[in-house]
Amino acid sequence: MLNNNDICANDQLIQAEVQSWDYVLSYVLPSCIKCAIELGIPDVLHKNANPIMSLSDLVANLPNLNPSKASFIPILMRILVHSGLFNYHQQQGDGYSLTGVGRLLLEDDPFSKRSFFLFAEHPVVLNTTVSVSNWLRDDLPTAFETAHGKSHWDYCAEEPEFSGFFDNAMTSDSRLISNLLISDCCKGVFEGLTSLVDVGGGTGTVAMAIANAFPSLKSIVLDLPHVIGDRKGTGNLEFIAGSMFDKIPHANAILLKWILHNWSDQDCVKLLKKCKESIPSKEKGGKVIIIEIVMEDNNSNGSNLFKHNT
Ligand SMILES: C[S@@+](CC[C@H](N)C(=O)[O-])C[C@H]1O[C@@H](n2cnc3c(N)ncnc32)[C@H](O)[C@@H]1O
Ligand SMILES: COc1ccc(-c2oc3cc(O)cc(O)c3c(=O)c2O)cc1
Repeated sequence: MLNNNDICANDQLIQAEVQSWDYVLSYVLPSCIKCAIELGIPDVLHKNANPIMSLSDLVANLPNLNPSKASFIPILMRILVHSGLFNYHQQQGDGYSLTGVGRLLLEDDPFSKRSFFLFAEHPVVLNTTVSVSNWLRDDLPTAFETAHGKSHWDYCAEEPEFSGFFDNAMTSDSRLISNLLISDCCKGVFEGLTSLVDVGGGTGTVAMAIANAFPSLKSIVLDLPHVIGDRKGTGNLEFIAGSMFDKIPHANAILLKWILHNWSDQDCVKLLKKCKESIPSKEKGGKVIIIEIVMEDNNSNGSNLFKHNT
């Protein structure tokens, strides 16, 4: 007969067993999201005349689904419904619709996260994440170098396909943040400035939004040559190819969005010193604007672990 201690131990074991299956199978959801995006499921649901689309209509409208695989779509949909990306409408005879978060997988949604999902599931990124234990055993500076033999930035310079995935992911977030930066809540940060360099500004989404919102402010994007490519500025927007560790153009202000977290503390100090050399003193209006992921202090409950700070 089981005593109370056995029952407690059993409960703990069952809980641990359930939790461990969650971990083992946690790779399934991102793969299913990638699969749904690549099959065009969110866009097909969105373009349907009726917000609820039947399973048969969905299957019939997927542009590149092999008909021999149609019977697997309900399984895929079941996982994605369970995860909150799609709604399931049983009364309407197996119908599906997009949820709020499902809309973020659409190609044309202004706040789309689609390219971030595709980047995060790119084989080059997956190979990096599975190399972390090797990286901890070798003497290379990043897991990316352990997996691919060169730095992320050198790899991007040589592999335009992967670089495109990376730049698109960054651009998708920049669209969201740009709207916020020029809104009433943040625009005061830029008022009175006559020039700004978006250091590591990627394809220029943020700098372009700032240039449009503040016509008397000159907005400069500094990024590596393979990112700048043959981009040409217009009016108060300029693109400059170069390394931020070599030279940062002079301006009133510098923007660093999602730059510092990519570098070691020593590199960040080097970069921040370069920034200081390129702007006037604080008293004369010089500023460095940092948009970055910050971690709560250890005393918090962790519910807000990652958040944007401007
Ligand atoms: C994480 S991304 C952020 C891009 C952009 N600021 C954003 O938030 O969307 C980092 C950017 O830094 C650029 N970068 C990396 N090394 C650089 C260097 N030495 N000089 C200038 N830009 C660099 C990358 O090409 C990339 O565009
Ligand atoms: C807000 O959360 C994030 C922002 C940016 C990044 C990120 O992720 C990667 C992933 C890679 O495999 C290579 C990279 O170089 C990067 C970044 O540079 C980067 O900023 C992650 C989370």
